[in-house]
Amino acid sequence: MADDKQFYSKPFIVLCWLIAAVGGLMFGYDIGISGGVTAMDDFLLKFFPAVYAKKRFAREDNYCKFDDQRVQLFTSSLYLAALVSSFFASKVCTKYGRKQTMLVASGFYLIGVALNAAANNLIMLIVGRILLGFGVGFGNEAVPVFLSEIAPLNYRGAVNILFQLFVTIGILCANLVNFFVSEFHPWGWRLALGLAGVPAFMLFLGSFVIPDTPTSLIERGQLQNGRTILQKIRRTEEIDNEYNQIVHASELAHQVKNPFKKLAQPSSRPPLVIGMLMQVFQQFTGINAIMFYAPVLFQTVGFKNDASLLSSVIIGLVNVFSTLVSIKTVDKFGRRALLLQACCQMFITQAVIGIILLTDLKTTGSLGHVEAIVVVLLVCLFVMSFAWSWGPLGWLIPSETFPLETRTTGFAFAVSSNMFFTFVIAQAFLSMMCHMRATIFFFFAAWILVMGLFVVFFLPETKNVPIDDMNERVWKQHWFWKKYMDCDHDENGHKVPNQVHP
Ligand SMILES: OC[C@H]1O[C@](O)(CO)[C@@H](O)[C@@H]1O
Repeated sequence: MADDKQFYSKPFIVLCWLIAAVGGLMFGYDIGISGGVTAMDDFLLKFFPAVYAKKRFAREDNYCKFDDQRVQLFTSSLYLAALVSSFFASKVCTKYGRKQTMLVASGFYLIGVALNAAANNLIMLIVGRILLGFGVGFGNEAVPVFLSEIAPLNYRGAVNILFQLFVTIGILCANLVNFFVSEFHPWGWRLALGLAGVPAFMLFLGSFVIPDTPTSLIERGQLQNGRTILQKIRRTEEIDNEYNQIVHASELAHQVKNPFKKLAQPSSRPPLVIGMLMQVFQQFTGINAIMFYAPVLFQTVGFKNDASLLSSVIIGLVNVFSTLVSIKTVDKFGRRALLLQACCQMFITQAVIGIILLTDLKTTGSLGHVEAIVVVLLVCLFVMSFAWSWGPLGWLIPSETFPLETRTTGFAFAVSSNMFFTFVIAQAFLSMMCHMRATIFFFFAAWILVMGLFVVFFLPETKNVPIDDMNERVWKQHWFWKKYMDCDHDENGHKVPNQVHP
């Protein structure tokens, strides 16, 4: 029996998961903070005086109060930056490892936060936000892959979902901060933006403490080191099976010189299409219309400033606790069951919110007390179902379906799809609400129907399937995806086995 001291202790292993998941906290905080900050008068007065004036005097049109492209640019510039940087991040992640990629992310975060908190003009504000976006691009690429690779096989799903759990905690912290600092005039918004420095610094320090994943070490030729870390994190010397699997996967990965080419081959289509669509659909649930603009949304339907911030804190709490449900259930009920149940709940809630706003706001111009409470309750029910389904599984499924040779590059496509559509919704939502009015909720409901059908017909169950067996056990058995397997070709059009693409 080996000396126990040579292994990492259990608390240290859990600490490593949590340190990595702080990347999610940063992302969530950035998501949650912008809606509250753009609802603060001091902030609007300093950077967007015209919008401030519109907000004060244009009471007659509830839907269009905050429709201003520049305010939306503040929120959405981060996502464009993240979109572009995730491809650079995938290269860094393969070449220098997951740990170094997280360190780079924390560096971007720290500089971005400093610029934002000290901003004296719009340029500083937007440049800071773009740097935060680079941080998100690097962090969101490295963290889910790190968690999936470092987690023991039997609770990989739960460990991976720590990322999304921390996203939701970040959003909640941001909502709480917004609620309290809105009283501090005129610099409350600086505090709100500056407090993002806390998780950024935690990630920075943590990046020195955690080991890299055995997969990444082995892939980068550090076989002995990879083996030792594997023994330490599994707390046993009997790791030969897993070690050999990783070495085999890494040999296959080395045969692939150009992961983009490999991704263009038919056999990569199932994970690529599914990985990207999971993220696209996640955004088309309308979740970020709620998350970014919850305070604005509640003001729009007639809540006072404090009440609307408080309602978003409640939504934040629902989001966190419902994500815990998915950690408990994802490996028991499976991915499909969670996604389909949520589609039903989300469809009904979006549609009913649309009906209430359509009928009530049209006749009275603002919501009655009871209707307003019902809307908040419906929003909570909507967020609840999102949080145990499309939220975490949007990250989990892409992280478990790509083979090692295309993992970081394929995952970058998934991350950037998320960022692109987060950007689109952030940029377009206020204008859409202004033009489509309450019908926007029917727009999202229609998408939810489409994604439900997609799950029924095209999403195979991946619960309890080892990553390296996806091709055999999932794709080759699926009525639709099987036709893409075993028909890869080289540059001369000759058929090649689907693993090898020099
Ligand atoms: O919890 C909600 C949040 O989760 C995400 O979907 C990321 O998975 C964000 O886009 C959203 O704001």
